[in-house]
Amino acid sequence: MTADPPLLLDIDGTLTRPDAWGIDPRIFDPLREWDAPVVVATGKAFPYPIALCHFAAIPELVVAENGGVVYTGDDIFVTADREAPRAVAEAYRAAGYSLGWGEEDTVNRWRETEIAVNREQPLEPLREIAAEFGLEVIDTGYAYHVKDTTPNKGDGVERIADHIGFDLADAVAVGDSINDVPTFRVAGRSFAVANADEDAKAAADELLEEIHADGTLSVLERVRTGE
Ligand SMILES: O=C(O)COP(=O)(O)O
Ligand SMILES: [Mg+2]
Repeated sequence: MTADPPLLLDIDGTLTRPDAWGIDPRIFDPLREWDAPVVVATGKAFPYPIALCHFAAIPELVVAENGGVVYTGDDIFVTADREAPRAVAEAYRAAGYSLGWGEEDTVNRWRETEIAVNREQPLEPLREIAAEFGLEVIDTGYAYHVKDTTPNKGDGVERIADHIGFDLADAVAVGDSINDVPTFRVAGRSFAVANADEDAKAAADELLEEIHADGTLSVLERVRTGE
């Protein structure tokens, strides 16, 4: 029997229900009982993973905004500038488009570095405008993210591992999309759920047969018993 490995977990597509939106409640107990650090690394704004950790009753070790915001449990790092993505959002709106989240836009309200755009909005003009500002657009399958090219989830988990003092070579990552590729690169062992996009599938060490949280739960079973 080996010790539990540190976990690097994505949210959307990875901790979610196979048949609907939202977190699969079966993940809460195994995560709370996990005997090693659990890092939540997401493209969502900072309050979302913090709330997830809070209500799961696990320490807040968080990479948010695809690496734009990192919380080691002691210090918060904001690793990219918010001005350029905001300027892209303004220019996109000025060109007659919308971010697609409604008037109050809780998706972007607390974002500190990137801007997220609803995938029902046109991608090409967004890419063009982002490029004019030197930014990239990544498609996670859940949103388009307008971001600085530098930060990524992998750098964020490295910062947390350094601070906590665990070895990423021992860590196990699970994810579903292109924004998880940098996490897969730094993790000792990486798994793509069966619903993963082509980038995540290509980057992962192993491809799971199960989708969403079913995949993650199967990984927890496997790595917990040291298989
Ligand atoms: O915010 C998104 O688009 C996807 O979020 P995730 O990184 O937790 O899957
Ligand atoms: Mg995801």
